[in-house]
Amino acid sequence: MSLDTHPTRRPLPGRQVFRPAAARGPATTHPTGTAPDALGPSFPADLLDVCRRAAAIARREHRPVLASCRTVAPQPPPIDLWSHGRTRTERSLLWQSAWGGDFLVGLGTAHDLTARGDGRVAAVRADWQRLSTGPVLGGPPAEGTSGSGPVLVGGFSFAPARTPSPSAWPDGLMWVPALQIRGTNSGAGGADSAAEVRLNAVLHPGDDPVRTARSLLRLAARCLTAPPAPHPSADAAADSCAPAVAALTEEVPPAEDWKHLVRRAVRHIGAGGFEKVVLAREVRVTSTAPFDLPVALRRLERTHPHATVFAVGHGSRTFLGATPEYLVRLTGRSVHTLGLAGTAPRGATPAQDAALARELAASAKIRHEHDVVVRALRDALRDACTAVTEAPAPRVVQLPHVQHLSTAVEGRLADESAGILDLVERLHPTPALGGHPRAQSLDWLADNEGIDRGWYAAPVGWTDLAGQGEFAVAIRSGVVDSHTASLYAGCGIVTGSDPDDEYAETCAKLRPMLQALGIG
Ligand SMILES: C=C(O[C@H]1C=CC=C(C(=O)O)[C@@H]1O)C(=O)O
Repeated sequence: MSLDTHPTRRPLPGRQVFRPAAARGPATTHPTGTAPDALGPSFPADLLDVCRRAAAIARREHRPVLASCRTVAPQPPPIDLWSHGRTRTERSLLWQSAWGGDFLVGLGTAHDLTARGDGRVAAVRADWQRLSTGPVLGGPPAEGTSGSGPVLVGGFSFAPARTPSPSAWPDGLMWVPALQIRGTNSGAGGADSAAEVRLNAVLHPGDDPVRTARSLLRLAARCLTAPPAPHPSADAAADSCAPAVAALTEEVPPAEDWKHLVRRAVRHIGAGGFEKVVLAREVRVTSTAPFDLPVALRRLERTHPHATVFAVGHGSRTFLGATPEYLVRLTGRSVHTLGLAGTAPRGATPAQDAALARELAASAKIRHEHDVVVRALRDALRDACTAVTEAPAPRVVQLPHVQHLSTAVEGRLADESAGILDLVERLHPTPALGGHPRAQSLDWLADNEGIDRGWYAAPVGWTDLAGQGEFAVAIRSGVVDSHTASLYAGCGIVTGSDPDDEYAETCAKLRPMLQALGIG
């Protein structure tokens, strides 16, 4: 057994006052609109040129054309950037990747790709293939390839809605952010770090490129000009894990009912219905004050430095979390997936902690729960990849409240024309979130679980023009809407699962989000 943590994200910079413009001067009026100076003097003209070229192609070829203009500018920490921008746009994404410290902030939308039903990933993939063909790019060229052009961001629901409702999270929603900022959390301390800034648009036949460029510059001015200095208590609030709000919580289903469901799942396994199912529950929280999302995200970032911290703002609601699990990452042709399943609590002392880790690695029941996932990943990759390999034995990964068994499974994508969305379609949901066999366990969940998972336990991430990207499994997460929040956690049920233990495990998995929201 090896004891390990997740790959290390580079150290995070401290809190800083937002000063987006390199020149630190007031916004300047350009022929095409008002642009923050930080984007550089030639940016408005470059943007207009890109939009004009795209509009000409759209007219000539009678198709929508993706246009993207790039620059590099100093930017504040991603959570500050997202927090400021999200209140000025209908749609936003914050993505702080667990790998290498890269971040992505997407604000506003240039184009939505939506899809419903079982074929939702395939439908979005086909639309992205069409849209990302023949883009018009401008500004100084980027170094490297992964994510260096305009990206498509968003996610999918765990399962297609049985009865579509306007309040449900969409089955599939990915979009090209109108304003896209990518960079690395460099640990540069007080200084803003340079990030790639892109303004993206999709021009249709007949669109006026001047209007498009102007409205993009207005968006950049709204989102990149300095917000009021953060309240001095913001840092202290993020540092403290003390409960900050009074809140009422409701368990869905109630605790005893959920434990009863665990018993039923175990009986169903005994009767040969399936081998494993991952049963989730929801905790609804109503607070006396609106939840402070920037503080919640800073807490998650500090308490979970090795997780992917994400937030998707959609209208008045935000889906956020800090997930230790990724579904798939594609870099060049290298495919990385992760089997994360099997859980033990953390110990109160180092000795107890180590004993729990040893028990976790030695438990036949947990090993079975874990191996089902690794087997499914391996089988799914074998159909799409060459050189499929997996770690010889699971590692124990330690998080603040729980420890997990973790096995990386990797391969080389065989089909040159395939991209990460092909892999998302193949892999989701793994038995770490659904069950095994897939169809039987998902049917049982749809009939019995009794909650709408929305985007919990589902793929959330991004892809670029080359089809590379990252998709996390959105666990340790919840949806916040002003004073209310719905938080989710689940656990794998196999032969021998004990309802009280499983319930306690979900409580531990809910703690990061509860603490982030200041509930305890
Ligand atoms: C379904 C969740 O966790 C999954 C990931 C790691 C370990 C798990 C487990 O041991 O049951 C679950 O498969 C969740 O956190 O809501």
